[in-house]
Amino acid sequence: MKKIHIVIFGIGNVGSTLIDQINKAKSRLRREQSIDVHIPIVANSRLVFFEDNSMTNTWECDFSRFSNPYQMDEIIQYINEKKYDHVIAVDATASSDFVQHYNALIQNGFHIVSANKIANTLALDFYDALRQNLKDNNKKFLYETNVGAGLPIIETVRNVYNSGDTISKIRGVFSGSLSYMFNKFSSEDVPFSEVLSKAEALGLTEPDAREDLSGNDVARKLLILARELNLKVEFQQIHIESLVPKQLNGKTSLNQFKSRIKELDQPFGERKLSLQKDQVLRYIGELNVADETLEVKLVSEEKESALGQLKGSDSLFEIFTEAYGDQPLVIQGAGAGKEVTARGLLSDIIKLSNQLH
Ligand SMILES: NC(=O)C1=CN([C@@H]2O[C@H](COP(=O)(O)OP(=O)(O)OC[C@H]3O[C@@H](n4cnc5c(N)ncnc54)[C@H](O)[C@@H]3O)[C@@H](O)[C@H]2O)C=CC1
Ligand SMILES: N[C@@H](CC=O)C(=O)O
Repeated sequence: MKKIHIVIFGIGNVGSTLIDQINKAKSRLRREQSIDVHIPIVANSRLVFFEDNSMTNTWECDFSRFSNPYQMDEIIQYINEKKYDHVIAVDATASSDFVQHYNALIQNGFHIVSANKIANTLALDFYDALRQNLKDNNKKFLYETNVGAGLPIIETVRNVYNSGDTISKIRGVFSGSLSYMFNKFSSEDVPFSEVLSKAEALGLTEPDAREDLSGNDVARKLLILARELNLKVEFQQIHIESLVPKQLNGKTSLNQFKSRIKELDQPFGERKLSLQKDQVLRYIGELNVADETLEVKLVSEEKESALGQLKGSDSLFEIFTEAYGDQPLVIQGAGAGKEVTARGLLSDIIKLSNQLH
């Protein structure tokens, strides 16, 4: 039996769903894969709970009663003292501060599984140094959920690339939340602010939905795929059409933005009015490999086209390669949501566990 200790950072939509999924999968994993998964530590942005304090309540109850403020050093020290064989830090935050701890975690024996896209989209210096650190310490970093949530996008792109096929273009609807919003907004008579609130309530958006609306989240996914193809590109090179009106941009606090989302209704209403009868709005990403251009924009699509027909929070990725010719390899399915994303993290945890000896 291989014992895997998992430290979970971030217990919002995705992190808390992951804990529930692990708890449900535990006995099957022991029985079928000889993997014994254990969660000794759970943390959010301010508080940590160590299992030694457990009163065997539900984890939520233990966390709310026995958690304390923490510094990362305490967590690292706790893990070091336990001398566990295999430890995985799961990053289910959207924090740019948290990724600054990755290198220390790796040097202290942690593998990393992450839903957070930040570490893979900082400057190339950071990106390359992280990979060197992983190599030097013989540690793994899995992040399939960075693109397409639970969909197997990164692995597929990597497999195609490693097989020697030439990828010329990747194009599609990369954002599950924006897919949901534009599907609903294009087909129903509802103000945009209402569909945005619904997407937030469903846990489809980033913690700050402006990360989706500004195009940053889609741009990050494009950049992650570009770097998988060994392109040395930086975030600043991406052409992004932001959908956040100037008066609601990053200089406004998140709470101010939330109280003013009705200001989105007019610009989006006008954009909808400009559509022809058989068109819908779609927010797309496009990576052209040969000329290394990355573009994120809102387009009008024919309802009957592949992108126009998308439903719910579906994402769609078209991967154009030499071998596939004019008909791209297509991957479609829910591109956001806590259940599918947590499943993707669990799948990475199991994949990683199977590689450990
Ligand atoms: N919701 C979705 O459909 C998908 C989400 N993701 C990614 O998953 C991550 C989490 O998303 P959600 O669960 O929806 O967000 P959320 O806002 O519901 O939860 C975020 C959690 O992170 C914690 N946190 C923030 N800073 C922290 C820090 N420095 N240390 C420890 N914990 C910290 C917060 O306290 C909170 O518990 C994000 O990076 C998002 O991009 C990826 C694919 C799909
Ligand atoms: N906010 C993101 C969540 C997954 O990365 C999206 O909408 O796609």
